Amino acid sequence: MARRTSRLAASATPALADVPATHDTPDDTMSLDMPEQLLTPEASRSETSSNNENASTEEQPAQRRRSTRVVRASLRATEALENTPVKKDDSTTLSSQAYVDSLAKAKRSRSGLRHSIAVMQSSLRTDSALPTGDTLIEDHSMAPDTPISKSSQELQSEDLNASLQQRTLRKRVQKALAQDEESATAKATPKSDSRQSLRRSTRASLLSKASEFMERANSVLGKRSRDLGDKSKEAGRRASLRPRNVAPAKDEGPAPVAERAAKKRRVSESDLSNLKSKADLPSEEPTAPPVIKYKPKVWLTHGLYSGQEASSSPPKQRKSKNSGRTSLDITRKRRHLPLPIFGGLRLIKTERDYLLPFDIFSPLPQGQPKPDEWRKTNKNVFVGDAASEWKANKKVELSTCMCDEETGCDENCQNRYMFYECDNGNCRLGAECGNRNFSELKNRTKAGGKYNIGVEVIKTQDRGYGVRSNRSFEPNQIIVEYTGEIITQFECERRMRNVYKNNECYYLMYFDQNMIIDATRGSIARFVNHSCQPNCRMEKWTVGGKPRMALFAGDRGIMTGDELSYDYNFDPYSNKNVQQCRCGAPNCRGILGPRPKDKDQRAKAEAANVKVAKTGTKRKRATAAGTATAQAKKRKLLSAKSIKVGVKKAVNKVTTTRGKTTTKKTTSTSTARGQTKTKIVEKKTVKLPTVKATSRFKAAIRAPQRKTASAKAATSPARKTNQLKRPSAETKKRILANAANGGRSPTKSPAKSPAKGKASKAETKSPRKPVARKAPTKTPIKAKMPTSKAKGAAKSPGKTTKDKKSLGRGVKSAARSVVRTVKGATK
Ligand SMILES: C[S@@+](CC[C@H](N)C(=O)[O-])C[C@H]1O[C@@H](n2cnc3c(N)ncnc32)[C@H](O)[C@@H]1O
Repeated sequence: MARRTSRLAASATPALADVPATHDTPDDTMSLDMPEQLLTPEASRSETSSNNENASTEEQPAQRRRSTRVVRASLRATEALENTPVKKDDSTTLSSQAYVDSLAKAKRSRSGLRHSIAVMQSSLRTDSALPTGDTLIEDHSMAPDTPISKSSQELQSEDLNASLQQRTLRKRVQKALAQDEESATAKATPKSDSRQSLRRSTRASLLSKASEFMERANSVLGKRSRDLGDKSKEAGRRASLRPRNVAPAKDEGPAPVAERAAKKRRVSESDLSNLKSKADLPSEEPTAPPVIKYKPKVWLTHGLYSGQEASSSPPKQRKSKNSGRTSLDITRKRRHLPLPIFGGLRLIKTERDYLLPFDIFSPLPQGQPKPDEWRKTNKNVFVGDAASEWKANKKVELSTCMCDEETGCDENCQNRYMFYECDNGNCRLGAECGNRNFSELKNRTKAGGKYNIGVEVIKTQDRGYGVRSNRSFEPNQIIVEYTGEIITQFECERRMRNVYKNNECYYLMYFDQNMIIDATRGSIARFVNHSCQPNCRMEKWTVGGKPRMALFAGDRGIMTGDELSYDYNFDPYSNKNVQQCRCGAPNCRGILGPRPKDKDQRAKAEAANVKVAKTGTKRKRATAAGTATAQAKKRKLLSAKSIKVGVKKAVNKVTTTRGKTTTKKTTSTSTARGQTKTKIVEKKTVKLPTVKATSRFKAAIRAPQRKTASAKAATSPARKTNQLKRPSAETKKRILANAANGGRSPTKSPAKSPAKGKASKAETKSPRKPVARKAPTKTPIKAKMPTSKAKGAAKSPGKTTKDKKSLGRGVKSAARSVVRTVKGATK
């Protein structure tokens, strides 16, 4: 290897030609004696452990290492030539000579190892003094200190020699070029700047090389890439991050340049696509627009505004016979909430109250306790004799609706007026019909869910449970049906006596045909409380021939969260059962029920409505009166005791007598809309004691039945007139005597009452029996107040035995009392 180095050096450096010939022989000898060391595992191992100087004493690695170090050691000879660069070039030759000399010495020496160590030490001492221009060579020579294999060391030494040779060549070329340039510039410039110009020319050559490389790179990139690359370099951020020194290193060959160009091309292409899209270059392919996927908006289906229709027309009913489809239609219609702005505008237009939707989705607090004892049923169930006693309403058959498509079944609909619901049997309008409330309710509740049902139980502060709305309701819209067990009055009394005797709340309501709805087991409507200023009303409708009760929204509608209430118009019958009202309305009556004066007003209104109903006047005309009567109809039975006591009282009145009296009860039904229907709903037969009365007595009793106001009729004027056609002489005398006294009766003044006045007229006509004449004047008065007097008349033996008429009066008054009690109970 050393030989090769020497040979290479000899061939490469012309300076070697100046070397004396005396060195040739030892060189040849050396070349023959150089041992060839092959790499074996042992050698490798030893080489690895050779770092430890104590570990190995073999010569071969030492020799090989020496061969490396010798070069360095030989450089010591160049110390003297440091200052002259020209001589420095000769150091290579000198070092070769020193190397040869050292080898010869080593050969001559028996202990070559010691010698080589000494050479190494000496070379280490001289390392620091080596010129900077050879630092690279020195670094290479220090490399064997690391644990490497022999082969790598050999390669390194070969590389070292090759690089040395290259450097030498390059230097020579540069020197030649510099000399050419120097000669060229020397002609143009003064000689004093020759050295400086040499340096500049060297730099200039470097710059020229760099520009050469750049040109090559640009030619690879192409024109456009070059331009864009330059632009992107100026503008792009990435370009600014790239190293600004574009000039390649001296040692860079064409391969690294190409690599860099490729890198640059990649960056340029990405930038190019952006620039292309900006410049809309026609030659480029159109890029597909980016697809942005938005998350679909989840609309609220229920909340504060749920239930508010967008149109002001009444909600449409079934569109087809398929109820399933109808319910779907309804849910589909209410799929999205109206936007508050439009809903608000509509609310303002219709002047309805509304809340700002700060909690639009769920304005109601959760977790309301449910009553444990409540057994629910959403249908009316006939219990006991009620089913057999029930008679279907034949009037429904006649309730054919005469409305047309234009008007629909609006307020003028005859069926609506009569509280008959239209159906496909009695109305041809179908979906256009607006008088199918219960059908709408059925479809709505069939859809299910809290918001379709629309009501829920709440616990009030001081009135037990109550009901509130989960949604809004239009004015007059049906809310919930009042259902329960349909029982007879007898069954009602039995329950009141036995089952509900300890109850505080009763859920009884007069229904129809003297039947009662007991909602103890019933719908949620039973929890609706009373209010003196209600927002709902209870109405009875005939649907398919059967009566049904339901709660309807009032004239102002219902908003989400409102507590529902209606006027019980409660008649407690007894002061014991009077309950304090806690509705909190400004016009609160203080008790659950009408005030006494309201009762009188209601009685008058009833009478007025009877006339209105007979003439067929529309409901609206008698709204106020109708409201009162409707309230009267929706009366609740508060206590069984009151009924019981009333019946007992009536029965006690006639304990001493026996007989049968048949009475008729007229009831009037009406609602807030003003319609009133009056009909005889009951023929109540009360067992009364048999009274052995003559036809005269009977006639005396019957007279006030026909017309109580005219006492003269009680005396049966026709007959009496017939009887008194010819007054007796006594009568004549008395009349004359009276006339002589100024027309005054000797016993009683006829001016005390109009009845008496009338009686006095009769007296004048029938002077035969004055007592009898007086009796009819009292009878109607007593009949009007059939209380203690009648009872006393019936019980008092003195009176009854004295006069059979008084007994008859007592029986009559007792019978009336019973009827009133029963009437009250049915109400
Ligand atoms: C049909 S229940 C109504 C539901 C009842 N709050 C409950 O807890 O079951 C009727 C009873 O409720 C009470 N009530 C209803 N409205 C009232 C009011 N405005 N003031 C006081 N109590 C009332 C009375 O005790 C009445 O007898």
